[in-house]
Amino acid sequence: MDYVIEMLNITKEFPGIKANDDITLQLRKSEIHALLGENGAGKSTLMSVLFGLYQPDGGVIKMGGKEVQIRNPNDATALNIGMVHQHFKLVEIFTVLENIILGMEPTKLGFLSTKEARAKVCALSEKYGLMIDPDARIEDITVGMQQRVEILKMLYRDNDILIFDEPTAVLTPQEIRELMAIMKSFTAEGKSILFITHKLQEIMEVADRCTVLRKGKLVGTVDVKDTTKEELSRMMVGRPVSFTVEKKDVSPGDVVLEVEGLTVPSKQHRNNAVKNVSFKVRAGEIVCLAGIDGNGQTEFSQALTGLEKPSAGKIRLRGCDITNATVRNRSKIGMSHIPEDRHKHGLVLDFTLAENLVLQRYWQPEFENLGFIRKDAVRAYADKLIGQYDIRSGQGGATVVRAMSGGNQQKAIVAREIDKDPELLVAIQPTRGLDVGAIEYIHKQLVHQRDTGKAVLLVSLELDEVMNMADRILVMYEGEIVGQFDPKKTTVEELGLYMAGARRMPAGEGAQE
Ligand SMILES: Nc1ncnc2c1ncn2[C@@H]1O[C@H](COP(=O)(O)OP(=O)(O)OP(=O)(O)O)[C@@H](O)[C@H]1O
Repeated sequence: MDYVIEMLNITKEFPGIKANDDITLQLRKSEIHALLGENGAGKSTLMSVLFGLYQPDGGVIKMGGKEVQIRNPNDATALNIGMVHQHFKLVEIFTVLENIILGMEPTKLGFLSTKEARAKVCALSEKYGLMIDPDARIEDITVGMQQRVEILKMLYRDNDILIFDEPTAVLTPQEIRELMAIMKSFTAEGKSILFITHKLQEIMEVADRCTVLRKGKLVGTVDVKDTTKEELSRMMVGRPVSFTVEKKDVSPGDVVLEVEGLTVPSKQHRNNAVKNVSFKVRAGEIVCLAGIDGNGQTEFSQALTGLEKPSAGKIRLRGCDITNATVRNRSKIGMSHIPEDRHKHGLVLDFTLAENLVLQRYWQPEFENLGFIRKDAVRAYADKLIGQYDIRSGQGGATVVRAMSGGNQQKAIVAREIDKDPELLVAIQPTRGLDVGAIEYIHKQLVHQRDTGKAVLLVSLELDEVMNMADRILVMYEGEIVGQFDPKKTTVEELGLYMAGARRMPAGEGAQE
């Protein structure tokens, strides 16, 4: 069998952890090869070795049967290997075109000459239906579009081995469908794809083969047509995983969160991003805010959690007006927040894991003595959460969070916010980037919160998650609540109509408890 690239017996160690331990992965021409594994299993590390970001401690890489050295991403580019990273590498204040040509700017007589580059970018965009505007600034375009810029960067460099590191984690369902079609059109043209994902459904839909890693080791490579979701998750986690959430009937108690007429201005345009939104969340229920990305959920969540100022309306937590309260005061009164952007709002990346786990409580007597932090208490507390939530990293609580895998960073935030024992848990996309085993655990934790009388507001783009978790669903469209549903009495199709704005509840009929 001819392979376009072979990674043979690759080993890569970081302090305290063998991230890749004797892994062999062979990529066939024109295949989509999925790479699956728990959070921290070593997928990103392996792909970073292939792209020249890390040097392996052992093993070889072969192309067309011959050993090659990939010392840096330039070597990778010269071998026509391209990568779309989990966290994009774009310059926000540059335009799309400037980002694409960055590092290989075409010049004539020493002057930048973008005419041909522009023509090539536009032709590629057109050919693959990417629909990008070369003159738009990165900071002004959606995450989905930013990803397309990353894809165009690879195409512009004529890459034919394409690495996608969790490309669908940040996309809407519609964008995911489009990306799958784009990936298929690439392989139809002879390109080969390595595709990291946690979503087994995506693997079943587009991948030809799948390699599974567990704790840095190779479990095996299977033909997707001969396997099932259940088998893949068992290979990955080492035990069967349940995809449905068991919950008792809901019995809501007192109102915990009350939002009244909340209006939040938009940063992008002159309209308000959130318009006169009112609803309540009671103790013992999970309310899901569903909607297509970009319909005001982000702005709403930021106003609710104190990251943005609303221009009108009130927010009450257990009857206490917190509309203008600081983030710390909201936390003290009983709000926990799992934020949408884990790097910007969830973690201090250069602090250790233990420090991040006490970010909301280091001033409490348990962790503080005469103005000094009680490091032993912080360590003991961190060890407890690390064990309980299975947060994996090289050096336990002493690991700098920046060096942790994306999924384990997410687990750290979830652990911190849930363990605070809040009255209200605001969870924005809490399972983004998590493996199926971790998702199962987090879902159980959210249900447990609800069963112990906490109010949970879950903002999610994943309809399966919404249908599984919610006791009540609110649909947000263009900054308004346009529908309220009992998940047992609705369907994904009906929700879709409201999410797309094709239907809405009569004006004046706000979301009720
Ligand atoms: N630069 C680094 N320094 C130290 N440790 C690292 C570094 N990069 C990764 N690691 C460790 O190596 C292990 C594998 O991480 P990696 O990011 O490859 O996992 P992953 O399978 O991609 O996980 P996820 O699904 O969560 O993204 C993790 O335990 C991580 O903490």
